[in-house]
Amino acid sequence: MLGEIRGLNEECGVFGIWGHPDAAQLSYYGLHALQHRGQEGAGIVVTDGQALRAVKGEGLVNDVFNESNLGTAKGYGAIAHARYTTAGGGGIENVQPLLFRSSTGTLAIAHNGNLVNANHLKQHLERSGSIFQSTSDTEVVVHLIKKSKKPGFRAQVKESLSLLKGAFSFLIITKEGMMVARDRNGLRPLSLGRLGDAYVVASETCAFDLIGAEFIREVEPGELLVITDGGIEEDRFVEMEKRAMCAMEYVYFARPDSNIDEINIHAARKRMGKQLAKECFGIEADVVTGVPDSSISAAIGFAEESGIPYELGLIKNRYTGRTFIQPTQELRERGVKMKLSPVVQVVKGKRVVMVDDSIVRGTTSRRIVNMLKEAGATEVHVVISSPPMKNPCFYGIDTSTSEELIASSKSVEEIREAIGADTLTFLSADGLVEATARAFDDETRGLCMACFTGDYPTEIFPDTVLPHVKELQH
Ligand SMILES: O=P(O)(O)OC[C@H]1O[C@H](OP(=O)(O)OP(=O)(O)O)[C@H](O)[C@@H]1O
Ligand SMILES: NC(=O)CC[C@H](N)C(=O)O
Ligand code: SF4
Ligand SMILES: [Mg+2]
Repeated sequence: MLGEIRGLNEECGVFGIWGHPDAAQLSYYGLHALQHRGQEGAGIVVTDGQALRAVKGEGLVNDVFNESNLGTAKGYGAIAHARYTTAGGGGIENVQPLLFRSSTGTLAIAHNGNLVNANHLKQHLERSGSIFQSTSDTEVVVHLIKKSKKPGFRAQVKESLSLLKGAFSFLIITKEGMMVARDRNGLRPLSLGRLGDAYVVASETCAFDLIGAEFIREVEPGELLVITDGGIEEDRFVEMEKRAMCAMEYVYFARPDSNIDEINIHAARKRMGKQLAKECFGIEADVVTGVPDSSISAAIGFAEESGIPYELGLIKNRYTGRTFIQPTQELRERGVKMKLSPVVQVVKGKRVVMVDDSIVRGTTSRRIVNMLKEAGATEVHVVISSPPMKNPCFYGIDTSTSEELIASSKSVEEIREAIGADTLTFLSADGLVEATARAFDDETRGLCMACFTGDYPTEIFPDTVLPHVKELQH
């Protein structure tokens, strides 16, 4: 398996546009803005009203698209995807959008999230004759649509979506239009916008900013939007259930310039840092530093609240990118060194507060503490802008198995010892909820906090196996 040296892997980005003559080119820009959500594969499916054409491949957006393949992708409707695998492994057959041709019509689908009952549905579908082209969980939806006995395409899609459990932000495109759907808990982000007369949808609003589109609203949990040349129709396939927006989008995944439910990610992270400073009792230090890029916002907030000056104590090598090597623990450790370096003049002889957004296996924190101490820091106080991550995620994020999550078996004091920090403080769960400005008592604003609390917002099927665990089993 090819892999990246990363502690926490992201979870796909989707982009769609209907009603613009440069649909494929704008999708390409949209995917650039969403590149941080998935680096394993990228694709665009475009339609001119006559046919659907796909351009896709493994790797980064810039590796997959070029003047020649984008130049031939003409049309006024397109859906696009940047992938990080959560189900079914890598390989070109799983790169999205997935395109299906049949005598009754051609469609393509793009998915952010992970279906927890995909294996269950797949067994059922295979028993009744379905043959799957990919090993992706996403393909299940298309077979459900094809098998539906409901009259009309929209009714078939609605019935199929209502059978799914787990996380999904889906885009479906046909020659006639684009459908947009979000799971009943709204686990993954999805926004609707406008660019002139065209409608656009994207996992994150930063994609709208890049193409100059205007944000209209979030796609609601349980909602199905049908966008055609005639305009937009608002429908739903289920009622919204308890809202459970992924808390880790605010902590780590989303880009700081994106807004989710009109809450800016940078501002939320800053509040996490401020809250963390309030929860840290009696730390005396000379400088605060963040781990670029993801914890900079939280570190700024921490510095502001504590009055300890913010400094550039660590710099990131921007060119490390993907490393095509086995993601063994040993290589992950070396990877942290390739990615980050201490600024000796800043940390030498100083008591340093090091702010990071999360601890998964503990590799990053341990390496950075060591690096800062080698660079002459006299004390290193590690503060983390999320609670201890004790449980795996089944909704589209590779947060490892429970055994690999350091906080699942170790206490805070044991983790502190393992990473070699002088003190270690995690943000409290209540502090995180407060910082995101999403009140739990409001049913429409709740968060998923399952990786911290173990309280999963959906049923978890016994055969929901994390992808990398499956690969290890083979
Ligand atoms: O405890 P660990 O297993 O090391 O994982 C935790 C780290 O993983 C993430 O960073 P990552 O290195 O994935 O990428 P980033 O550069 O986007 O922060 C996160 O920001 C933490 O720094
Ligand atoms: N990370 C994601 O959202 C991935 C989407 C889909 N489950 C896949 O495996 O490709
Ligand atoms: S379990 Fe954690 S990472 Fe997964 S959706 Fe919930 S909050 Fe997000
Ligand atoms: Mg990091």
